[in-house]
Amino acid sequence: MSDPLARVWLVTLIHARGLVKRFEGFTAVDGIDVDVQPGEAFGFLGPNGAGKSSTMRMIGCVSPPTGGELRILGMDPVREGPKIRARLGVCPQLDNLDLELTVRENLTTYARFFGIPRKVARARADELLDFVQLTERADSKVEPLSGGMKRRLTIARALVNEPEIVLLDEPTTGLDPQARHLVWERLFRLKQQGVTLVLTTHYMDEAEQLCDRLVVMDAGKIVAEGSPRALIDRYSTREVVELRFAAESQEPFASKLDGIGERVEVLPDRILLYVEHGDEAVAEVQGRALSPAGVLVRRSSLEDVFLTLTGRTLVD
Ligand SMILES: Nc1ncnc2c1ncn2[C@@H]1O[C@H](COP(=O)(O)OP(=O)(O)OP(=O)(O)O)[C@@H](O)[C@H]1O
Repeated sequence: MSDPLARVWLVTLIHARGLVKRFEGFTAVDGIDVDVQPGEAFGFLGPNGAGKSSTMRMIGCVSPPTGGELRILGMDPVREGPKIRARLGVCPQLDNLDLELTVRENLTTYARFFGIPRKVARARADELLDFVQLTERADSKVEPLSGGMKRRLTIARALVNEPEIVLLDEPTTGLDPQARHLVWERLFRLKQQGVTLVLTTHYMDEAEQLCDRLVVMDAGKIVAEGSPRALIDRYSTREVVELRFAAESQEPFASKLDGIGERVEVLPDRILLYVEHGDEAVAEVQGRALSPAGVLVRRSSLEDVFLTLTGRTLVD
């Protein structure tokens, strides 16, 4: 190969340096660096408007970068978009299934775009329907399916071309807890099969469940990067005590908690105490004759990481 860096890019499936996306003067993605390795489940975690979808659309070769460098599977998404797309699976934020077609036809028709022969497409569709547990609905139309079923069908469709990388934009937004768990379980299986997953989410539990490594995004920038565990260890304490006081404002109680734990965070409806040992902290609170209406001791999560880094919660 003539390009000396091509070998590095072939190992690194997605390589971005100083990647920028601007819309008429507004910078949605503001110079981010990302490397995704084969077999990883990699996440972009951030609130609405952080720039996650804009980044995904650049990786999916449907939106050209405004600046910086981007290589997907060692190729340039602007010049080699079709070649890259043939090796990607894309599950967009909103299901865009064909309502005119049956569940199975949604897969077989999509397979034709990739030039997959009819017989192979049919066999693959049946395999994928089995994988996403929709075999019984194969001949039904799409419209009566539940939200979770539609999402699973969209995931199956993204797998029709046996992609090396699957891009999932907010894979479980809008689903109920049971449907979310089923999607997570299927994605976990894909990961076990060695498929590289790249997903966006504003759910910290989704990021913790699925991602080996993630970047935390806020206002177009990456504010932290690492495994969920490493991020929590670095930016938060072992435990968090949540206190709810029966009052219009939590603020007056915060000063009475001075010195307990490493940090106090006041939210509109509760106070968070960042501590190593929750039970000891609760005893200290009680020792100060404070009687909160609600007390919860829990482990730190990525939500706490986000709060520490930005002063805001992930989901308002
Ligand atoms: N085509 C566009 N034209 C103008 N502004 C845009 C366009 N697409 C996105 N934006 C803006 O860019 C910012 C980032 O949007 P983006 O959709 O990437 O965020 P996100 O993190 O994916 O959030 P969400 O979860 O809401 O999709 C937002 O302020 C959005 O309004």
